[in-house]
Amino acid sequence: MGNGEQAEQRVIVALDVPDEQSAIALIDQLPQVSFWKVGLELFTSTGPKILEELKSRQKRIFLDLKFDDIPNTVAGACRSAARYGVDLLTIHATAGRDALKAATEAAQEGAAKAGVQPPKLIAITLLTSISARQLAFDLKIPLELPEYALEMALLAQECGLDGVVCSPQEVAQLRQTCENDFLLVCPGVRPTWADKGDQKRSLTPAQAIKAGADYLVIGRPITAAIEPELAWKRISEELTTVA
Ligand SMILES: O=C(O)c1cc(=O)[nH]c(=O)n1[C@@H]1O[C@H](COP(=O)(O)O)[C@@H](O)[C@H]1O
Repeated sequence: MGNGEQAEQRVIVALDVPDEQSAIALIDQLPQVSFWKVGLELFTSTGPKILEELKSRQKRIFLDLKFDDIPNTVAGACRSAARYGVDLLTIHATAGRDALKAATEAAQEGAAKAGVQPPKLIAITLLTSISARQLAFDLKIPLELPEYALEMALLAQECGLDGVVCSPQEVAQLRQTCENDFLLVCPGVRPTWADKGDQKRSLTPAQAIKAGADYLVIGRPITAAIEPELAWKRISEELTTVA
């Protein structure tokens, strides 16, 4: 996955909208988008129905439910989610070694039982909305932020996960250290013309791809734009400079 694809196909658009109707309106408004992310807001609202809508349009799906619980519970959640036949699925690295291993096995089992391809299971290293200051003062983590993100990525790799979600600011370091086929998925991506909002560790789409990201996750710069098609076009054009 990732590097062999055209730059535009490496953008996953976050469908962070409240209901099925708004989601379908956006999917149909942006037919060039081949990869969509369904996250907590939309999945809580619609349940798996939205996944069927995306599949009927031959879209790839990142089901981002960020599981974080005890091993037995995350394993059950991954087993259930894998049955939907999605492409990517998330868990927090902070769930810990036992939970990450159990989740990996359960995702394989769930997919095999349903007769679908298993999802690539990827771990959140550190949310892109957390700054170095918050990591130290609020979360009381005594490591430098890049070192913490790397430790979480190495833990995920050791536990057999397919990759991680990381900020574009850490992706170059992770690309150097992790195995070549380890997926690096970067949210917190902001073109120069977009608001940062709650994202703390961003880079532009071109910078993130150059730094080694396999996929970019972009939401509001496209979905909250007055003209989402234009925002998508500008991002695609920016990415042709690094293709
Ligand atoms: O797992 C994610 O996708 C994720 C992890 C993370 O660390 N930061 C992060 O922003 N995300 C998601 O990526 C998307 C970013 O959206 P925008 O900030 O609107 O571009 C949202 O759907 C977030 O849930």
